[in-house]
Amino acid sequence: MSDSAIEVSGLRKAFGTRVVLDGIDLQVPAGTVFSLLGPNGAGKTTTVNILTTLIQADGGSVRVAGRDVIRDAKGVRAHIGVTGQFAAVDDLLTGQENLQLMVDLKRADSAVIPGLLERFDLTGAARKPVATYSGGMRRKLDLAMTLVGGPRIIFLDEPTTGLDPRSRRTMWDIIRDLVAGGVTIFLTTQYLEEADQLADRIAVLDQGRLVAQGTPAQLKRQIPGSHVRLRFSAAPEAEAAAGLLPGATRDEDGVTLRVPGDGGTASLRDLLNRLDDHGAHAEELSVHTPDLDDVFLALTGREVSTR
Ligand SMILES: Nc1ncnc2c1ncn2[C@@H]1O[C@H](COP(=O)(O)OP(=O)(O)OP(=O)(O)O)[C@@H](O)[C@H]1O
Repeated sequence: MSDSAIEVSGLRKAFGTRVVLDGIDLQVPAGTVFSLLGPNGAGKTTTVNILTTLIQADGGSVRVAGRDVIRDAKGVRAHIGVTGQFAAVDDLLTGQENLQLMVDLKRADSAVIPGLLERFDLTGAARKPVATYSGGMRRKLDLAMTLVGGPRIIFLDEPTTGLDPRSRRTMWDIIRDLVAGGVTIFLTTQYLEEADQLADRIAVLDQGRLVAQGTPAQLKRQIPGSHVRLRFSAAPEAEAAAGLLPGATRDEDGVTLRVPGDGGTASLRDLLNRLDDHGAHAEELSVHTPDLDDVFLALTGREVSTR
């Protein structure tokens, strides 16, 4: 496999007259987590469906695991795992039987089952019907089933939607473990915190186009709201420093300055040099960046959905 686990260029898809993807380019390096964010209906699931060979694009090229999704759909399928928004487990079967079904389907070795049950903390519930499982247990079983056959690229479409915070954190730990083992994760989520926690890179999809791409930190720096806070020992020092720093405003306490900036190292160095040049010394410095909710709102003009 090349260094890119997923390479997409000029991807287009319309349903009738509705253009859902209008020229998408993205690259996911192997062994990283890529998160696709977007408002409801932005086209996230459509993208996942194309990348996982479930539906065909109208234009553009998509390579997954070094293979073209149209010319070698079978080859792509052999290298990927997919966990959808709705757990694909069979309620009437036990956890163990569900896993066995997947082992048979993928012609894998049943010997992997105990290890998977153990890893997902499902050993105790293995012989109980899935109908008795909690939402978190079902998701874990679903992901365990996805891992049968050892896929190197895993698509997780909103894997923690509807889970309680504890189960969500368990899922995050499992995802981090997978990545530590070299697996590539393509994640769609409606939880910005989830993308912030897990993703190496994030892309924001809106009205068929990617409106931003970058690391979580880069995205946060792109929008207004980033600032540096400087605390001085006394009000006169703060006032003197405010005169040196364009746009600086003083907090009510009189000793803290808020200086707008992009939060990057270059502007920070510039700020510190200015203070140094005038012999001004701050007692404390902190960099504040907006969170991903702010980014999402600024880029798409919409609040994050909370279905
Ligand atoms: N098979 C289809 N036929 C017609 N329209 C479709 C079809 N599948 C999706 N769409 C439309 O394409 C748009 C994108 O849908 P998609 O499910 O990809 O969005 P999404 O970003 O995954 O949204 P959500 O967060 O709600 O799952 C929506 O307007 C949807 O109604």
